[in-house]
Amino acid sequence: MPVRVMKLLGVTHLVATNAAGGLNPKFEVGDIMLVKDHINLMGFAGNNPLQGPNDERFGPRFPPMNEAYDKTLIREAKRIAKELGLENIVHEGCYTYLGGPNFETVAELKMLSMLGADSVGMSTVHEVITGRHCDLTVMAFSLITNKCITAYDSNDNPNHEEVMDVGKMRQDVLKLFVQSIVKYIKQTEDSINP
Ligand SMILES: O=P(O)(O)O[C@@H]1C[C@H](O)[C@@H](CO)O1
Ligand SMILES: Nc1nc2[nH]cnc2c(=O)[nH]1
Repeated sequence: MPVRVMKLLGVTHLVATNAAGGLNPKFEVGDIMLVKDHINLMGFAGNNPLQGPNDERFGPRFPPMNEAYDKTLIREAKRIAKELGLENIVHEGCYTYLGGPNFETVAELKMLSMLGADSVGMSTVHEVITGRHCDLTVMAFSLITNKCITAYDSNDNPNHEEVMDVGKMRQDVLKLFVQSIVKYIKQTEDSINP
């Protein structure tokens, strides 16, 4: 619903962010993952934000989702990351989510890894689907706040405090990153519609 309100207010771009567990073993805590695709696991279970009668004022009944994440914005976000000296912590990958609020079991994470997910969270996909349905240009990124635990002999536990702490630790960098992306979008829009 907020996404559609944004659309009605004239918003053209959606930059979605989330805190997520890093499933890709190359990701470190504090890294940023630009989302290039998602797996709508909740959609597999029949939970989709576009369920119910379609409101044609917003978009078509059967919208494509193969190009949900704007390639130009991903490319520019990488360029910006380089300019800001963040290239070593910025990656690209596939996001998936479960409904939460519990963190995942080891078996669930092993399955998600086999499916091709690089980060796991509890949000974003519904907003992205709703945004693409009403033709917003979308980008998203995950802040990797913890490493997903895929071994039974690990003594670590994911916890919300760690998620919040890593978010705070990275807040200045993330603010700068988002500001730079928004600045790029504004400049591009201004050059199209002076
Ligand atoms: O950014 P989101 O809201 O997806 O963050 C995830 C989901 C929970 O709010 C939190 C759990 O620690 O991380
Ligand atoms: N589902 C899920 N959400 C998260 N948010 C931050 N870390 C995680 C995680 O490991 N799993």
